Amino acid sequence: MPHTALPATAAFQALLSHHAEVRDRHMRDLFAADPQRFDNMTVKAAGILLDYSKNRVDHTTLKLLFELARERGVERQRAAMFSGEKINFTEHRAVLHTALRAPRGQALIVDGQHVGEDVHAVLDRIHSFTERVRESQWLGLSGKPITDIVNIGIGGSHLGPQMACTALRTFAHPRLTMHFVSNVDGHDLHDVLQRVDVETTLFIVASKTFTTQETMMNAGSARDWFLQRAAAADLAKHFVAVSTNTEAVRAFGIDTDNMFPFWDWVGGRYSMWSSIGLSIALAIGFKNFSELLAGAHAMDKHFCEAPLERNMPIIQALIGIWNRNCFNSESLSIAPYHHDLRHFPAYLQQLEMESNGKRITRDGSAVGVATCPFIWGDVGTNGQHAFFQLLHQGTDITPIDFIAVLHATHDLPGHHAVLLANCFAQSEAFMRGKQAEEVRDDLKKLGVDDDEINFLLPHKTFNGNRPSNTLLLDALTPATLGALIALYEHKTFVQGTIWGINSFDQWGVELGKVLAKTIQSELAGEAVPARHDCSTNALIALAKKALSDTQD
Ligand SMILES: O=P(O)(O)OC[C@H]1O[C@H](O)[C@H](O)[C@@H](O)[C@@H]1O
Repeated sequence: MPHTALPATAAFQALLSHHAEVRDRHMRDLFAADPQRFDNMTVKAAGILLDYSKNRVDHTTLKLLFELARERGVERQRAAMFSGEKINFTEHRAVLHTALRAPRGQALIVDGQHVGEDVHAVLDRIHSFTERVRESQWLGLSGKPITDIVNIGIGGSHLGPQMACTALRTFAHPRLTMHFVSNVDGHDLHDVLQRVDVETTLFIVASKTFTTQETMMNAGSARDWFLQRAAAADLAKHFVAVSTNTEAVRAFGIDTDNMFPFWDWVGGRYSMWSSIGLSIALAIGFKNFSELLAGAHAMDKHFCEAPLERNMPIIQALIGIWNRNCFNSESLSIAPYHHDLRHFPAYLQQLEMESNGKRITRDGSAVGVATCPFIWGDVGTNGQHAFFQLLHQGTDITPIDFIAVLHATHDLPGHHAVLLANCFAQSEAFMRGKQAEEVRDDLKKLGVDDDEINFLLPHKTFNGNRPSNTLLLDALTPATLGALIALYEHKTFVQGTIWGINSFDQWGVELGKVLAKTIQSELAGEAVPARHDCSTNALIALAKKALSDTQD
């Protein structure tokens, strides 16, 4: 069936016409006109409240956005994803990360395999292994309990585990220190190896393919480091693998009894719910890991069952489409006001940008509109003192997702109220701005003379009308974190569906990998090859010299 590009649809055209009419309205006026705007533009699900009232939308905008979702077949695609249809159409794969967090007993057969049974069989293995490590029954080479866990993986085999272990550190086992090595830059692994003891360290080699250059190099160096200090027979006590590639795990020298499998219908950036989450289950315990899965499942249920008009991932996705495709916002800033969520923006970068950084639709034609915005950000309040100036008064309008947590887990007096005050003040300031008259009044009260006031006025005026969402969690727990991540997964899926792209492949990552292999062999060889452009040739020559000087 030929695919209709977004610009050719009636719903998108209607949205553009509406945008032309309302684009200059100020949110201050929208708030003034509707005292119930907060009640009308909030939705709650799975322990999360989304306040989307500080966006440049009204009821007509929302109505048109919901029509767009319907016309683009979001409900049909959602059913296709959950039922295991091969919606990853370039790789001919099902997309079933939601099955990883479904309760036991779910009947779902894909390619003759009973997916639910497979998932729970692996979860049972993760359960017993993590208990043994945590209860000091799994011992290292000299009979001591494990104290340090090193997760070696990159991309989806790194970002989710690291983000979740950091976010849930207050639930972590006190004896276990988690380390994450991802970069092929030897400084990363070297730093960790200096801090761990061979007798009490467990390495998890996490790679869906078990061929990723960075991970295999780091895993090989970690194994060499281990074998310089211990016997080969001890390797099985200290190295486990998480992968879909049994042969490669065996070839690496890891006992396949110590391998935790998953399946090709789990995309790398959607894999923290699978055995890629082994490090999370080790850190926080299987019960908490199960709550993380249950929180994600609660969001899945909401996504499947709530009407579009009350459906949090769909609303969040549509607001994003409005900002991206009507207001041309090129980026989305993520501002978690919780220090333990500091890796969340990086996690979302892979989730959204690798999923929706695409320009070709299902039938091979150009998408015709802008797709995924750049995702970036940092924790509040730190970002306020770094890049918020640009967000307030720069020439681009960047929507922001504020993420705040009502209850803190520390008992330092005062801090949490100040943190939340800053979060709410920022979204208020982005919405309201500060008008020239308010600036003038303030300066007058300070006794500033009229000439100086007129000089300062344009600099101190904020137009405001800058959109943001606020996501409020009651507390940062395994369940709410699970729901938050699933929310963004589904938001990403809905946007991909509206754009008509495949959110589940990542061909764009390949070219750099292939070229790196060529240059790697040139760096190792004798002559400097002259077949690149002059810049690349010269850089290779400089690196070759430096590398040979280091070896001398
Ligand atoms: O888990 P692995 O097979 O080692 O893959 C790690 C990463 O590799 C590539 O960069 C892919 O684009 C990512 O989606 C993936 O998460």
